[in-house]
Amino acid sequence: MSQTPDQTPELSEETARAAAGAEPTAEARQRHAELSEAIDQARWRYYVLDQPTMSDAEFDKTLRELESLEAEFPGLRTPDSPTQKVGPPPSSTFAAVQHPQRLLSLDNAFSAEELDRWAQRAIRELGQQQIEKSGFLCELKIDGLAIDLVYEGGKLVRAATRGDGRVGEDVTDNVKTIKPIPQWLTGDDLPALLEVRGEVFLSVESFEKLNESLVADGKAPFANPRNSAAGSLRQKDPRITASRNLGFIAHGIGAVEGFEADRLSQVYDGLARWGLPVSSHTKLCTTLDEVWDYIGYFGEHRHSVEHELDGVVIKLDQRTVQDQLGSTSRAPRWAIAYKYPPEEVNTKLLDIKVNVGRTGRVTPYGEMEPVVVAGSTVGFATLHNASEVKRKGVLIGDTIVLRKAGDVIPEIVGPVVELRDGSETEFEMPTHCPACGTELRPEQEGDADIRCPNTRSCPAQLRERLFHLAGRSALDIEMLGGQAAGALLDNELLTDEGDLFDLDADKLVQAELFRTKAGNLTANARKLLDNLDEAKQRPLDRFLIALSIRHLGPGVAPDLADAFGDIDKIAAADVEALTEVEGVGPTLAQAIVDWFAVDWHRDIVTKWKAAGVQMVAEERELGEQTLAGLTFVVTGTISGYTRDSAAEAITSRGGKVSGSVSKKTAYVVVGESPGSKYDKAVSLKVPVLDAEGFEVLLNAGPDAASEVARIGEDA
Ligand SMILES: NC(=O)c1ccc[n+]([C@@H]2O[C@H](COP(=O)([O-])OP(=O)(O)OC[C@H]3O[C@@H](n4cnc5c(N)ncnc54)[C@H](O)[C@@H]3O)[C@@H](O)[C@H]2O)c1
Ligand SMILES: [Zn+2]
Repeated sequence: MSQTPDQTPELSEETARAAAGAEPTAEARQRHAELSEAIDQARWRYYVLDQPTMSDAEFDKTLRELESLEAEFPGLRTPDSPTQKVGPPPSSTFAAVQHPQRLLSLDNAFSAEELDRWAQRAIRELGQQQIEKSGFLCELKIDGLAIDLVYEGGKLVRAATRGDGRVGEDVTDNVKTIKPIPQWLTGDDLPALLEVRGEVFLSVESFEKLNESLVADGKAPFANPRNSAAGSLRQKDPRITASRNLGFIAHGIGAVEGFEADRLSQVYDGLARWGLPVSSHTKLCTTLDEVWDYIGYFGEHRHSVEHELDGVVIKLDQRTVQDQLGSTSRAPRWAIAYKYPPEEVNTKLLDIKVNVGRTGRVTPYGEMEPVVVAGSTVGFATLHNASEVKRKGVLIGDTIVLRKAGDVIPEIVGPVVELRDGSETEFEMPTHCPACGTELRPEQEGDADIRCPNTRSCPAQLRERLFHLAGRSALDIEMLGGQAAGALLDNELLTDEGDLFDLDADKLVQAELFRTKAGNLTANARKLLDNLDEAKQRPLDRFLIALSIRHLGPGVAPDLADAFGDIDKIAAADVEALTEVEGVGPTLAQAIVDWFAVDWHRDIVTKWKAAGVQMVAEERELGEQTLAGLTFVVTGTISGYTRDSAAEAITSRGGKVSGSVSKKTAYVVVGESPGSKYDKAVSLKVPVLDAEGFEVLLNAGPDAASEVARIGEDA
């Protein structure tokens, strides 16, 4: 039942060769001492103080270097080397307890080759068949701290941290406050003794809340959810632990009496039966290909899991196989942790600067020493606003923890307070706009954001608006990029975007960017003028987006354009009329009204019109099937249509034409002079359409059916 760790370290071929001779050089000894010292230090800070100063990636790299040094010079691999240890001895804050059975760490695989090497070694030792019969139990590697629970006769009698693997810290009182950990197991087949191993963790959400309140109380925030879980558990006062919303998942057992199971997966079934939380994400795989699928899947869905995870643990499921493979002094040979690329790294916060956005919002952002995180190089991260900077507690010059979770934008998590040397300085939000010098202020009292109120001519805002206006979803002006916008502003060719369509060759040639050496327009400048000409023809919805009206985006612009038809009607509409359009709420409606209430905004529209811009709604492209499911009776003639052309307009849109009116299906199109079918329709209360109604219907697009229903209500 038990796996006894032996003391034989795994020897690679290289190591074996090295073992044959090589005395460690003085240089190697020196490096070994440095690395060992660094690792011991890091482990102390990480496991005992819960305040690491190294990132996990750095730590792993350092440990790797030490391992390969020892592979080259096995004489350096003494029993007290950090490579042979699981962690530091327990701190004096808690009573020391001996674990019934040793707790081990896990070996890591950082690449496909390393994982494959692990599997091949097991296959070599026990044979393909036996490994396949065992299967690979794939689990998520929960990013928390290891805990050892001892149940006697179903009662929780002791809980301890991992410590150095043999002796841990007694945290029973604290663990008793963790809700998901049962103090009593339930069931009629409870083992006399059960040592449960598992992970205590904090969800990302709880972690963020906790850090927020720590900073608010003037305390140092935790670097990541793992450290915050450890810090929350390892409290002198269990009441603090109780307040931290810690989670728990079991992922193994140690000593046990009165329970037998052939497979680890069956052990988990037992634990679950007795009321211990086990992971719902565990999967038994037969082949390495399946293991890879599992790794790939959770690599992508890493952030939809209830806890943080830093990899996948692959375990051989059959317990006899586990016993046969045994363990090294540090880790079992029957399991391996495949690590995902780190999403958290440490870097230096060089400066905090501010950016002035399209709506004048002034946003601080961190400028950092560029680092690779989650596969891309990151040098900047937004800090949102001044109170966010305070909340995170970062100072300029700090070493900070930078996090980039998948596709999510990079985020500064917090400072590594221990690494401060006193030279760090506090960020001060500027009082005046860095772009135009205007005094900054919140738009409304109590807003967290402050803005540059010089909306019209602040070059930073104007530049952002030009960017936005030239974008694909707005006017799609390809040649109006950052450089061109800069040149237009620097040469004062625009007071605001109202002058955009008045740009011509004479104006552009004044800017160096648009001028050849011979003093002619460059090809790009000519293209810009062509772009502008084309842009004049864009439909109203695209212009609505281009105006930078707050809350007005591509989602609602087409509906607004359709409902009003041209820009003047929108400018004249009040909140009530605007909110009648689907998707337009009171906030957007008010923003539209406010926008048109500003003189220079209205001037933009006037100037654009004078330059030949139309700003009318696009003719709807009618889908083939818009009238599908509807039946029509055509009677008389409708102005602009003959019976035949009206029937054709209906059938070409998927509608049916019928000879008789019936209450259920017929929708009637009438001419100027009511006839018998018209009377019948009226008596049956079937919708009746006149020439105008017919047009509306044909142009109703996908909403034809509801349009008819609406007319039907009137009839
Ligand atoms: N930043 C630092 O200064 C620093 C210092 C020390 C350690 N560390 C980090 O801590 C980790 C090393 O610590 P470690 O020795 O605990 O090794 P580990 O975290 O790589 O793996 C072993 C641990 O994984 C945990 N685990 C989570 N899910 C599991 C599952 N499903 N099955 C089995 N075990 C599971 C167990 O608690 C086990 O003890 C590395 O990520 C390292 O970077 C960082
Ligand atoms: Zn400004």
